Amino acid sequence: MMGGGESYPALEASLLAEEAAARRQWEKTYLDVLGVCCSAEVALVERLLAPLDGVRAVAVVVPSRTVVVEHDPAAVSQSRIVKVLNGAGLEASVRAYGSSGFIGRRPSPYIVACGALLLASSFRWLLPPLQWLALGAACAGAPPMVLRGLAAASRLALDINILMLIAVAGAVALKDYTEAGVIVFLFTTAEWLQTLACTKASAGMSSLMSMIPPKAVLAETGEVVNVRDIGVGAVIAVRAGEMVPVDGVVVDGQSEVDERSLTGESYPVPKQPQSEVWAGTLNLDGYIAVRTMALAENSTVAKMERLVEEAQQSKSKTQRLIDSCAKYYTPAVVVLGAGVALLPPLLGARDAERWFRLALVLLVSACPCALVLSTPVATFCALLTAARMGVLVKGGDVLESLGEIRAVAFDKTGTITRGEFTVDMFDVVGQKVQMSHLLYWISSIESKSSHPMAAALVEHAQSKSIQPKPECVAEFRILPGEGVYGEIDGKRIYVGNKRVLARGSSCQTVPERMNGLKGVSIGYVICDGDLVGVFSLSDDCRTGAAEAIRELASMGISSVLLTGDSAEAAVHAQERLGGALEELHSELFPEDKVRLVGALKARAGPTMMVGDGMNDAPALATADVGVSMGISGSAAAMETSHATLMSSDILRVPEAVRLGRRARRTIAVNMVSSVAAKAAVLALAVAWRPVLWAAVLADVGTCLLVVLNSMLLLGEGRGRRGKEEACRATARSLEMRRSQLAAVSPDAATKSVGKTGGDAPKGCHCCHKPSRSPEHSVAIDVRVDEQREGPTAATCAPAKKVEYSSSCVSAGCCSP
Ligand SMILES: Nc1ncnc2c1ncn2[C@@H]1O[C@H](COP(=O)(O)OP(=O)(O)OP(=O)(O)O)[C@@H](O)[C@H]1O
Ligand SMILES: [Mg+2]
Ligand SMILES: [Zn+2]
Repeated sequence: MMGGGESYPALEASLLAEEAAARRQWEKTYLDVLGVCCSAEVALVERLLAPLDGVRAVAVVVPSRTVVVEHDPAAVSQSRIVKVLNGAGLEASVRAYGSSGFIGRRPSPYIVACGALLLASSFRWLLPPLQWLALGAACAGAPPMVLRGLAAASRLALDINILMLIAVAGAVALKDYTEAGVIVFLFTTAEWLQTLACTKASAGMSSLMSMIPPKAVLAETGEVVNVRDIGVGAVIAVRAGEMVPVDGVVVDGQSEVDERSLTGESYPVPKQPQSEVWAGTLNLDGYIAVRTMALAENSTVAKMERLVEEAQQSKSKTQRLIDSCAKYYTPAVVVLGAGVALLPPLLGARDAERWFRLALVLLVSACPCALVLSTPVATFCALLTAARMGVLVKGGDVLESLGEIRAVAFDKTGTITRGEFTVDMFDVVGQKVQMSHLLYWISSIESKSSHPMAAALVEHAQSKSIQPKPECVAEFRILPGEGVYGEIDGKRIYVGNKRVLARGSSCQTVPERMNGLKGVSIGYVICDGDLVGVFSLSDDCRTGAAEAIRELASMGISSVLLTGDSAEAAVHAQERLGGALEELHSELFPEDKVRLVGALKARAGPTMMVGDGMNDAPALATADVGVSMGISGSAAAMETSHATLMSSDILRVPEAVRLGRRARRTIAVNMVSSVAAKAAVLALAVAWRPVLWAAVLADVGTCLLVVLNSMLLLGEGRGRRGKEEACRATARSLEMRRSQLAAVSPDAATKSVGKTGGDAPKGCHCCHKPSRSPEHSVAIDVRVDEQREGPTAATCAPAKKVEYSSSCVSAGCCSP
């Protein structure tokens, strides 16, 4: 980056420091830190590492016991960081790149020694001096606890280690050595088991951590360069089996790419020139040259990674409440404990030992470990599951809101429908202009717009061998909810819906033949005040849209449609969905969408908005949960939304809501059971006899249960997908073969990519993959109701004839 090495004696110290900071190469180190248990250690870790020179940021992820340090390896090495942490007894180690943390970890020698001595001491009925071994057991297991306790105490923090040590000391003072040994053993073993349980979570986390290679190969020179130094527009080579290092567009070659890291589904996605590829996805089987579209640090996967990390650190409402109480809580408990131990004997109570034990039980039971863990572990697991199924949720709060959703507002174009328009009709009106001119003007203006309709119009012109020249467009404006305006060759041109007609033209008579058209979006072209062209566009419903809405309905959630498109187009979509939507609102401006979402919130309760376009962004922000569609959706929508569907699969919407509900339930169960366990032990102690080891068991046991219960969330949402994934995989490679076929004979390609028309839904009924060319599909005459099997089988409109792609039938996932 900068020319280092020279010295600048004339420069001021501050400048030097600035330059040093700029020269720094920041790197992220992931550490497994076993000693991180509650939020008490978070502050400890931060206070230990933050003051080190060369450390820029420290993040502690409690549930997976991971510490992420962003540092300059030249100033502070990994081993130094590990040493500092271990100095406080935190048992830190550097996680190897891509390794999955704690797998196969054995118990520490302290635990083994403690357990062995305790076992030996149990033979004291044979040989009474053996009871001293129990004391030995307590001492053998204690060192990590002591180290951590000391580190906490030196920062005036009272943590679980100190509470446990007080209990151990108390038991020793009562000459109950076995009890002391048992406490240490239970505590350390539970900690270890908890760590094992976290294995799964941390494995998931590292699979999420991008595996972007640090180097890339320039296609032209073959030079190997650092990914960070690649600018936008460079062409890099990606061979089979390699990760794509930067977001970009394929300029040469063909391949299949596994986008699992982004979409959560692993099946090969065919790529050819013009296809977009994303960093962190795996190039499976061919060579591709990629022109970069973003700097490495701005690639989608890097943004995603940052989001997931931030989400883990951002605390949810529930957690903030617990944390703010914890500050006053622990000192209060210590005072109370001292009172219970000292006051009754001072007031003349006879059984001083009993009161002392009761105080110890109180102290141990007061440890809020399980309660403190109840929210973050569950949130973490749920966020991880969400990310793995291709839903990027920006934080625990969003997750909690997801579970409360009562109504969903869907945008139409690009959300319910694919947003891949085909031009059905394109006509010149009047004698004023020629078709070729019209196409040239429109495509040039539209190539500046990112609306899905624009892409279709540009493509249409290109198919008529007319190349757009965006550089010839003098003035360009987007008219929200209407269309676009541009000046080209001195002409003032409007393209858009009938609002544009009212705006730009004096004559407002719509050509006769446009009136009878159903289910299409109609567009008008106005040139210098005259209507000169009309066109109609159509778009298909996304597969799974109807099913998603029905699933939401079965969960008691109502769905409405909010669209900027015409009423006819909205009604048509509703028909294709089999009337699943409860309300349709059409011809909306962006601010209308905001208003309607607000109204829905007031009427139905917590509301979700799902959308993809720029015109959806304000509504997404207004909703309780705004969900944006896909990595290829508009950037504005993705920025303002609270969650993003990476794979544009609308079925993820009900899945995400279900996950949110499960997470809320899990948190509630965690909190209730951790409080209940403590209450039970205290009641037992007061009513019968204070049993110290039972209190410890209840404490560490509930911690473990809370973790395990939260882990159940990790399995959520995967089962149903397995079968489908296999099916889609075969369908995908089918698609690939078809596109290869298309490359050989372009004629067949245009035919096979043509739009689906008619009433019968086309495509494999099982995997929703289009199977339009007859040689790839078999048509089977069955009634839809009879073969509908579970909620996965549904298309936009029910029909008699259902197609299966032949590969699916042979793969055995469709059973006609
Ligand atoms: N670039 C464009 N070219 C032609 N027509 C356009 C363009 N942009 C918008 N329009 C017209 O304006 C209408 C409203 O656009 P808007 O972006 O508000 O909604 P939409 O994206 O079509 O629908 P939805 O809100 O369901 O996503 C469109 O239906 C279309 O008729
Ligand atoms: Mg839209
Ligand atoms: Zn605890």
